[in-house]
Amino acid sequence: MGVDIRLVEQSDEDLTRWWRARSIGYLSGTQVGEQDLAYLREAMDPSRTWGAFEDGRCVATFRGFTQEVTVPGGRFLASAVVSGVTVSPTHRRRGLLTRMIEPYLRRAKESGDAMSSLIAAEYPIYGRFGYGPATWLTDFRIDTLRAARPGLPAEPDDGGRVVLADLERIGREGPELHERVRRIRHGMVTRPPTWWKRATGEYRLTESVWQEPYCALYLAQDGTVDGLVAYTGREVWKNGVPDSVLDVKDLLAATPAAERALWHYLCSVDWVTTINAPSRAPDDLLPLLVGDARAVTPTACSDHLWLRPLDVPAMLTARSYQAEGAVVLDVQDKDGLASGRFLLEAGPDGASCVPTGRTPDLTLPAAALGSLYLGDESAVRLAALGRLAEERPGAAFAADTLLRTSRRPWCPDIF
Ligand SMILES: CC(=O)SCCNC(=O)CCNC(=O)[C@H](O)C(C)(C)COP(=O)(O)OP(=O)(O)OC[C@H]1O[C@@H](n2cnc3c(N)ncnc32)[C@H](O)[C@@H]1OP(=O)(O)O
Repeated sequence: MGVDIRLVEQSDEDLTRWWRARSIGYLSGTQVGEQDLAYLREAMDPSRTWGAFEDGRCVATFRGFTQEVTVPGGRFLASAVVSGVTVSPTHRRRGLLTRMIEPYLRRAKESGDAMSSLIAAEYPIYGRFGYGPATWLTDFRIDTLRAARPGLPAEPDDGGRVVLADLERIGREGPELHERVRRIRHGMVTRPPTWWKRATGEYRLTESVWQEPYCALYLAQDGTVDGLVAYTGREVWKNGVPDSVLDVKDLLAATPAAERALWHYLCSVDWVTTINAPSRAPDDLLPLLVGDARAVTPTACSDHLWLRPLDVPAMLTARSYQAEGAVVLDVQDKDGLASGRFLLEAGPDGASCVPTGRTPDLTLPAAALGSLYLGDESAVRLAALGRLAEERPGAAFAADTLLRTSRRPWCPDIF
């Protein structure tokens, strides 16, 4: 009997088989609890969640849904997410991922999604399907004793204040703050209600150990919630001296004042000598917000959000441009979803992008356009790597002038 790929049903039996297969693929156990099923029912889009079944057993999983990605300029663009992809070790490298992702991308294009987004478990998996890395993350470690030299303000000196908040308040105020923050930072994605329910402990899945975080809010002088931090602590003593560690789970700030105040707050917590701050933007303000920038060490840097173009004109007209210019892009896509030659004419007042018969300036695969789209990657760099071709000398430099952004995109979330 062959492997049957079909939509997952809402029954306990089907969901349990699907979740167990996913847990086997992610090496996160085999137990499926009530909370897992309740979460899955709320989080999944039944019209986009697939399983591969053989002899009544689920051997591969694939979860699609739509999210909004903030593009340069602050608009939200609908994107078809690829998530929860697993193939059982007994069925790997027989084309099951390919059989699930290719029709999904065709359907996403037909239903009007401009692009597809995912977080790649391993770098080599998704390039062949037209995805390119579009945002990066940096993990920082703060040596708080050094960071505090020559002294950080104990309290915000701008009229604002930092207050502790319980998870109930975070669940109430967090989503609205996140909506404000994602408008001003391209690369961020929608946080659905299930994201907040997991962050506040309402859903506790069997795959992860729940530790209730401490939370604080930054209130501006007029009482507006402009910032949020969630962190856990580990009490450590060495030779009678406190040497404790904080692990930052989430830090959102709608203003630079909130950002500064929350980092200063964390650096001033008594007993703490080390703060781990993962999943920050590579150009995070953090190192320059403390007394000694070398107290903040980048400990890891990795690709994060990957994008796959589906509708090039929709993507390129949705975002903003800091400079005026025009470029002809010849996009090559072996799957035919994004291919075409397009004239992009753009400037601070808007952009048009239309099919053209003109000679191209750049010839590039869809994956390279995915990497360039949010302004993080450089066309000059991709040309040097042989990942795009300059058909006119200087065309890559000109494209960078148009496409790159003054701040780097940032997507802190895992979805
Ligand atoms: C967005 C997300 O959900 S990311 C999570 C991805 N999941 C995981 O990493 C969990 C563990 N891994 C797995 O479950 C599987 O190995 C998967 C899902 C990564 C791949 O599934 P498979 O069904 O084996 O992939 P499939 O057979 O369709 O492979 C297609 C091609 O990609 C290649 N490929 C697949 N996985 C990998 C990998 N991890 N590294 C390098 N190449 C890979 C295959 O070799 C094949 O290449 P070919 O066409 O040149 O022969």
